[in-house]
Amino acid sequence: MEHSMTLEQKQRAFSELREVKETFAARGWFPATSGNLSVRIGDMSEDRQTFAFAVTASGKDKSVSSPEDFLIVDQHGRPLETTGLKPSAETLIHCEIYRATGCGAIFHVHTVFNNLVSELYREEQAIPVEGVELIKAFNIWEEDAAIRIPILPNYADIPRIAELVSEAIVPRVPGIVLRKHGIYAWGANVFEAKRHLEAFEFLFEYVYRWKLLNKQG
Ligand SMILES: CSC[C@@H](O)[C@@H](O)C(=O)COP(=O)(O)O
Ligand SMILES: [Zn+2]
Repeated sequence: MEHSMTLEQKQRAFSELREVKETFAARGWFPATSGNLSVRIGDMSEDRQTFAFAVTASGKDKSVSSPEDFLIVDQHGRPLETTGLKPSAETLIHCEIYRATGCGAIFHVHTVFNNLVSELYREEQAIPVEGVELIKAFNIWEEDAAIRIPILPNYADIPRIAELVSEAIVPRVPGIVLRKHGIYAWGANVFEAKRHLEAFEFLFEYVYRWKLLNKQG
């Protein structure tokens, strides 16, 4: 399968990412240049081994907009066009999530709440959430649904994290947390990935505050 894409597809991907980037930046979800975003361009090959996606350039101040914010990479995270830009240092994690899930967009943010809960539940290696309405944002409709959001170790060597991703993913839970680092949330498209990320962040704050309330009692 060739990596063919039209200018229109590329521009649409960049403009979708730009909009999400501005929205999340306004919430303070990219402190100190942290975070990265990607959206897939076109279809994947049937075996999911060939695909392309637009991703944020590494190390940029993500609260500022510039013509050099995004670039296109292939399924190995290699730039598909000649550019001086470097793809996100965590691009390999995006590659693995696309391969494992076939999703269309992936958003990664560092927040105090996702860091806190990743540490609170480090031993369980998953964050348990039960019966909270926002679980429905993941298209899980049963009453009192219980989910466990996987926590992976935050190795400095990104390929070491990437190789754990496919095993860790729980099919109905569209996110994984890296310990004391941040969350990766994904969805079929930008709209769904954003809904999922917002739900995770709500749930993390809930879990943290509930734990604290119980301790004080
Ligand atoms: C500067 S702290 C954050 C980084 O180490 C990393 O975790 C991150 O999310 C952003 O890296 P980036 O290469 O800009 O995509
Ligand atoms: Zn990160």
